[in-house]
Amino acid sequence: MPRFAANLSFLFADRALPDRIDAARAAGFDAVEMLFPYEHAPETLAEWLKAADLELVLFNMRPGDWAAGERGLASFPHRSEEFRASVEEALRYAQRLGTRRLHALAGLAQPDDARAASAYRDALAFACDRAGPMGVDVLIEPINGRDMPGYHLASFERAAEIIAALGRPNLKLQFDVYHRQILRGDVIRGLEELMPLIGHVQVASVPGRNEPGTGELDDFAVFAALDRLGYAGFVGCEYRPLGRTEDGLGWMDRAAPLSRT
Ligand SMILES: O=C(O)C(=O)[C@@H](O)CO
Ligand SMILES: [Mg+2]
Repeated sequence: MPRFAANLSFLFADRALPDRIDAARAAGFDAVEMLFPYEHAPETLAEWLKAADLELVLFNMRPGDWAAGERGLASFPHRSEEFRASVEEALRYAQRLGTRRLHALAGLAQPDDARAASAYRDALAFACDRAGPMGVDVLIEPINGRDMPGYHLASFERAAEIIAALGRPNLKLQFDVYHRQILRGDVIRGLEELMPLIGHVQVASVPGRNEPGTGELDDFAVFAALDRLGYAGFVGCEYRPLGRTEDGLGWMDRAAPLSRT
């Protein structure tokens, strides 16, 4: 079964970050991911993670003003300096924390806006060229318009086209099963077709975005497909627990009965 990473922006969210880290380890995770690490110095985060023997496998570059509704910078031609600074900052964190995957949020711009599309490609090329020599992948994630109305990258086909067009080996697809099911369905066929492009997978039930196994999809069949396809990366648990996180982790025993100690 795949290796699961607890998303610390979603799971154990009723406590402070150091306690979330400890809770993830106590729950049997070896790896974690988060949306944004920037409230804490990378040295502090590194200490907390080391003490819990956890790997931070993914986080996002700064998205602009998240609280004000911004959802990324990469598709705004007039904010390319800010985007580039966010790449450098994320790489500093990644180097200190040993993180090999960074998600670049596209921002809220119409998918058919040609200037936004061109800025997005330029931004991704810059990020990949900076990250490549450091052994870091840059990820792009199609996000459904119900959760994020107006998001620039809302199509798996378009993500695949961008990855092909840019020709950067470290530009990869973040395949979030939840967004895929809402945007497109056909999840297992999507994994089969897109596997060579996939750098990270995330999971949550549909439509509630809760624990795997609580929605319309057979998430366990999806995990089995990842195994069958030889997926060697992580599956981020990016879901909103229905109750206390610990009380809802029974799905992990069903998914990977031998992996929790
Ligand atoms: O919303 C998601 O899905 C994510 O993976 C986030 O990183 C986007 O902010
Ligand atoms: Mg996601």
